[in-house]
Amino acid sequence: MPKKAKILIVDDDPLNRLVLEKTLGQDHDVFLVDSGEKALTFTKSNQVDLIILDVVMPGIDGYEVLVQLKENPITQSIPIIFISANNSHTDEAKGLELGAMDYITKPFNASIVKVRVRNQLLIKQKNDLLEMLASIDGLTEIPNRRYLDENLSREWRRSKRNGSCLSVLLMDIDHFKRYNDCYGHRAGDECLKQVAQALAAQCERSTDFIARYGGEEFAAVLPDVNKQQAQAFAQKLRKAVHDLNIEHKASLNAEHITISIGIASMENGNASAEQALLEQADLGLYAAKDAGRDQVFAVNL
Ligand SMILES: Nc1nc2c(ncn2[C@@H]2O[C@H](COP(=O)(O)OP(=O)(O)OP(=O)(O)O)[C@@H](O)[C@H]2O)c(=O)[nH]1
Repeated sequence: MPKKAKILIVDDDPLNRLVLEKTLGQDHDVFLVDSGEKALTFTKSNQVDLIILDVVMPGIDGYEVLVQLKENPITQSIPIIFISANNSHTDEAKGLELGAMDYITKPFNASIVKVRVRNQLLIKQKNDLLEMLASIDGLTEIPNRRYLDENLSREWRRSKRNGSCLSVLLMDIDHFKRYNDCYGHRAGDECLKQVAQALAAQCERSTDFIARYGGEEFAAVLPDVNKQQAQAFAQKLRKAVHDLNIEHKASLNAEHITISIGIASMENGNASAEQALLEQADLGLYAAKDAGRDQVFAVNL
């Protein structure tokens, strides 16, 4: 059964809330709040797919709620439908200009509300799919560089704010040029795919991720992980690639595919920018290559 969409209804009038709940509750999971303040609090800790928002309410009005939701990267892409007794063209234009996806006037017709909600949910589904496709590397099917840049930046800011640890790993397949030269570019592609999948499969926490950094390089972002824990995780990644046991008879350091890994860990906010973490991890990677490859090297920040 497809998952039900989560819809938040924000209206200070209890009767309107009741009618909207009856109208939408059969097909969707409906949540009700009676003020703009409660809507902002609710969306901080709950993921919702669509918001139906009254305009005129005591406290902060619907327009202001919308502005605040659009300012927050976590809530900015939630579609919002205004529902209001203000039925002038000026009000409708203002709501749409602020970024609402639709504007319904009260008194409303239940069937029309249902259809308009369904339309917005379909658009949201398509947008989410496009967003997901734009973040996935076509060859290896793991997150791409774009995803890495966006999410590393967010995690760096979060760790800096909370004073928590953040570790970044950069890894590179050893003597991969020789692999391509020996087995051909198509076999090289297949090898990249297998290595990427094996690396990604080691991420057990939902906050960790591994992305293709470019060519035969990968990056891991590990929030709340210190240097020691990052070293243990890197050894696990190295072993996962060993265990694939992909023959590499042209390698100069082993008879199968291996990876080298550089680690940089931010502890107590001691990295000036997310870029610094990547640069330090890159230095670690060079050191691991220099030390003979198939190694892990952690750099002190
Ligand atoms: N098949 C395939 N090869 C790629 C892809 N992207 C990059 N490469 C190859 O990866 C190789 C990287 O070579 P180098 O940077 O010299 O590194 P290396 O041979 O792995 O040597 P070390 O890193 O020093 O161990 C090049 O031959 C690239 O053509 C890809 O998508 N598919």
